[in-house]
Amino acid sequence: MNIITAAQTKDADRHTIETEPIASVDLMERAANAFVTAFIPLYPDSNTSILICCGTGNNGGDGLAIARLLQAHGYDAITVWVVRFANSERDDFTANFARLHNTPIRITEFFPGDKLPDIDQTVIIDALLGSGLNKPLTGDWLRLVKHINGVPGRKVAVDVPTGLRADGIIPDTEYALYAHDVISFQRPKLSFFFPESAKAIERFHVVDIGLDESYIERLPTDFRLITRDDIQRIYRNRLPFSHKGTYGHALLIAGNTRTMGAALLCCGASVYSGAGLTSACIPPAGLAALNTCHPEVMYCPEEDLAEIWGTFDAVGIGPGLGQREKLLTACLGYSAKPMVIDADAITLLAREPSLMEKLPTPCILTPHMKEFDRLFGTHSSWWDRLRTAREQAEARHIVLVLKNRYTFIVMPDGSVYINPTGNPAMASGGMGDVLTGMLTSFLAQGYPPQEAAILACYLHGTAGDQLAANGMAVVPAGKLIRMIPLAIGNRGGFS
Ligand SMILES: NC(=O)C1=CN([C@@H]2O[C@H](COP(=O)(O)OP(=O)(O)OC[C@H]3O[C@@H](n4cnc5c(N)ncnc54)[C@H](O)[C@@H]3O)[C@@H](O)[C@H]2O)[C@@H](O)CC1
Ligand SMILES: Nc1ncnc2c1ncn2[C@@H]1O[C@H](COP(=O)(O)OP(=O)(O)O)[C@@H](O)[C@H]1O
Ligand SMILES: [K+]
Repeated sequence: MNIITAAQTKDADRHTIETEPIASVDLMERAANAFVTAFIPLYPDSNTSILICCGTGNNGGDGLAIARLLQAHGYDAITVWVVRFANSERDDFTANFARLHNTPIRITEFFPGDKLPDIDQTVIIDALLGSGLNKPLTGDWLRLVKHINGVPGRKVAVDVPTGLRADGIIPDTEYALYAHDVISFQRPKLSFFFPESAKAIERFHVVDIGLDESYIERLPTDFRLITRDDIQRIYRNRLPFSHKGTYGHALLIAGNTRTMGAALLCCGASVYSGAGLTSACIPPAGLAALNTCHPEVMYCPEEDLAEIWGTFDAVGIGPGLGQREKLLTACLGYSAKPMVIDADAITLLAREPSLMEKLPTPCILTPHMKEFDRLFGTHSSWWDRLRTAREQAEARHIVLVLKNRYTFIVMPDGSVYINPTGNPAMASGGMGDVLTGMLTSFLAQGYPPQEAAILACYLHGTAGDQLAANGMAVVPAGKLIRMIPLAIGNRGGFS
């Protein structure tokens, strides 16, 4: 699914108005209806007192239409504030302002410098500014948003929280309204996927307002959101006459005295993700544990690596490896194989940059933020970090899996796939080791690195999401492994 910029959304808006055709005020009505349909299940009590704060642009026009539609749905404790801090108004705002006069809804207007009354409503709908934001909030706008943020009611933003840019860098210095819920039109905005948006968004929902989808999908963009459709398209069913040889041999090089568990987790994840065979190159001290936890996994002694390297279809190296630089150097010297490089192996690359020149093709690097900055230098924002990731992936022809709440998968052509699955119950040690096992397993099964990365990240997250939905407030990595086959069986979706 394409993620588009605010400017492209305007373009899709204009295109839909011209070609459907539909009057822009009717499109606004459709957007407001979609908002209301999503809002009602979130706040079903029609006695809820609601304040709707509207600017005089199209976002404000949406707010006025939402006020009227909610009132028609029986919400009868609605107050509207119209904030006239700008000296112009949009036509669709004007039309909806006129329509509101036929309802019993109370409207109060505010002008620059006006004192702002106390807010005691339970829900505050933010329709002040949307994707039209083009500069930081200052003056009366800033005062108003701070006033709203200071009251205890739940805030629900229309399309985008006021003050948050829809795309591009999100400077720390820019103030925004904090929305418990954002109900966003047609597409999530690119900024929603950046950790910096946490100051403005608790959770977001996306509603279809009927813009021309085929037009949007043709718009040029470097950003795509992975959906379940992608998983269904990419995943290959296991065939009737297939056997273990059909699904490849994964080798995991991992583990050390204090971090043997990392090796066990990635080996287990490889087995449960479907590799025909999984071998572990671990310190011998881990053998008893390996055979107890995952008897399916074979052992490959370090001294045999050079000799049997040719028998593996993919290699994952790094989880719990420790500072074993010689081992990594040796592996990068053997014949090129699809490889996943994670954790301690990334730290070793950072320490010995010449090794970066020896990465095989294809190769997937899976840094979290700290590992990424160790490798490529510190970054002051995620936007900058992502720019570096795109440059590096292109220059080195590698896939960079930049792990986070929304993991960015950066492809060798510089395009970025955003993974929406996963949840905070998964924020515990060993989760990345599981991802490495999954990636290596899919590479061993013959998936190209781009597809392996999409499958592994999405299914890793859905397995965790399903466990969280079953009531697990914390999802340990070992538990998640057992869920992978079901996540695959359901092709990434549980209903
Ligand atoms: N295709 C879509 O997605 C649709 C979008 N609609 C709505 O239209 C909104 C965009 O509307 P507009 O383009 O009118 O813009 P907004 O309503 O977001 O903003 C109004 C105007 O405020 C000014 N402004 C921007 N930043 C400011 C700041 N920091 N301080 C003071 N003034 C500032 C700008 O000149 C801007 O045009 C969307 O967020 C959405 O709510 C809907 O009406 C229907 C269709
Ligand atoms: N809050 C969260 N939401 C979604 N995914 C998460 C969250 N916390 C962690 N994860 C996922 O768990 C993994 C953690 O990886 P990493 O930090 O390398 O863990 P470890 O080093 O302990 O194995 C990543 O794939 C990340 O996307
Ligand atoms: K808004």
